[in-house]
Amino acid sequence: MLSLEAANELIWKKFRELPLEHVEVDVWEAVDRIMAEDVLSPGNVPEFSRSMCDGYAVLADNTQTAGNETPVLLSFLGEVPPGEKANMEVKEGQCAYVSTGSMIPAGADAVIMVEQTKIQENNSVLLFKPVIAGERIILQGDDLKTGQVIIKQGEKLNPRHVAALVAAGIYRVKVFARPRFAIISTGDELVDIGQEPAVGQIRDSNSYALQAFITRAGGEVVRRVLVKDDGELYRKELENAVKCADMVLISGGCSVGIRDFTAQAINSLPGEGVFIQGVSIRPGRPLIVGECMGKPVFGLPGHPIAPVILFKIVVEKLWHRLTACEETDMITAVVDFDMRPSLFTHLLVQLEKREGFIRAKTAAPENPAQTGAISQAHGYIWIKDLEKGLSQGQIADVYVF
Ligand SMILES: Nc1nc2c(c(=O)[nH]1)N[C@H]1C(S)=C(S)[C@@H](COP(=O)(O)OP(=O)(O)OC[C@H]3O[C@@H](n4cnc5c(N)ncnc54)[C@H](O)[C@@H]3O)O[C@H]1N2
Ligand code: MOO
Repeated sequence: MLSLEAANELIWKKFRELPLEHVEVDVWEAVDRIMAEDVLSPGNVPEFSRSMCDGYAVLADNTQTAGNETPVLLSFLGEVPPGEKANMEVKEGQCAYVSTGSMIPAGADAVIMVEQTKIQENNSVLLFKPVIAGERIILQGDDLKTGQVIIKQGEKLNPRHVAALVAAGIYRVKVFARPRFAIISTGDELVDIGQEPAVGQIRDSNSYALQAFITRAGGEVVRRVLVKDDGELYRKELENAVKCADMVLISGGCSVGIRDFTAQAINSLPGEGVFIQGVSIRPGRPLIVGECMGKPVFGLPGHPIAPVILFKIVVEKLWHRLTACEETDMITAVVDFDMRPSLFTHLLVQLEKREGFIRAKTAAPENPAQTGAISQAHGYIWIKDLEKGLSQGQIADVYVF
């Protein structure tokens, strides 16, 4: 059976040219969006040297002998109010009052804090401490230099980027348009929200879980339907979905039962049809991937942990590769349990900080059908070497949800 890596390579080969749109959005609205361009600072920030404190702009050389017993006397030139151009020049023996953020007047190369000075009546100021050149000055370009990269293509815009972008005068950025998803949930036993399940029925939780993960990944759901196990209905709904979305997710119907129509529906539409059926992972082994009318269609097995894990390791993976996004939320944790070798490749874990270390406890015993376990899990460990299992004390990467 195909490995996960091989399956992802096949998917990549097939869809690497999938057309992507860009949109321009306000910087502060672009949080978590993937950048479609590098953004460089168009100028120096600040554009002029500014004072870091309230005090006097001076020539550092003039202050070298200053001390409590030997204050230096400088003549007071005037004030540079914040927000105004400094139209004076500080010369030998002179000083000018500056507020925090004021422009440094020409000639001055340091600022002394007001607490280390005393104003005299005859328009002069006593200084009680020496300062060195550059002291308490934010130099031109100290914050951002012209051409400096603020954020790169493929990076997710984070609130931490916003101040620098706006300070550099960039208010709108180009990001990848949200990928449009259609979700088809399949199964005679399912009822939608708003309906009480009768005996033998369950609620369609997979659609909503997928919608939430899509939203987190920066995508949008443009169509969501629940279909009964009927081959013709499947086909019709898949056609509608493919027409309105960039990617289609089908939940359920992937196994080999008499009511599993996913592969058949994908193969009934124009396009290459199914090119992956089954991957050597658990949960999610009966994964189906196909191409209909140029669009990727993912058949995600119905047991609730499977669609969640597969969304992260296959669907979001494709979206990240298309946008050159390298971000994965991953942390290192100490494994806090022993797990004998099994068929499980992706194991939900709960994280807990104890004795200074982040520890991972298993959140789902070997049962892929637990929504409660998903809700308790902070992420999952990918067990690449099934022969080894996991042992207590081992260090593992945890992919965080
Ligand atoms: N004879 C075999 N049976 C099964 C195999 C197999 O290889 N041979 N594989 C098992 C594995 S592994 C999985 S995973 C499931 C995949 O099943 P399907 O994709 O066909 O999904 P369903 O049969 O429709 O549902 C499975 C399970 O999940 C529940 N479910 C389905 N949709 C939802 C939903 N939207 N929300 C909540 N729960 C859902 C459904 O009620 C079933 O209990 O097949 C195994 N069987
Ligand atoms: O692969 Mo299934 O997803 O074990 O439960």
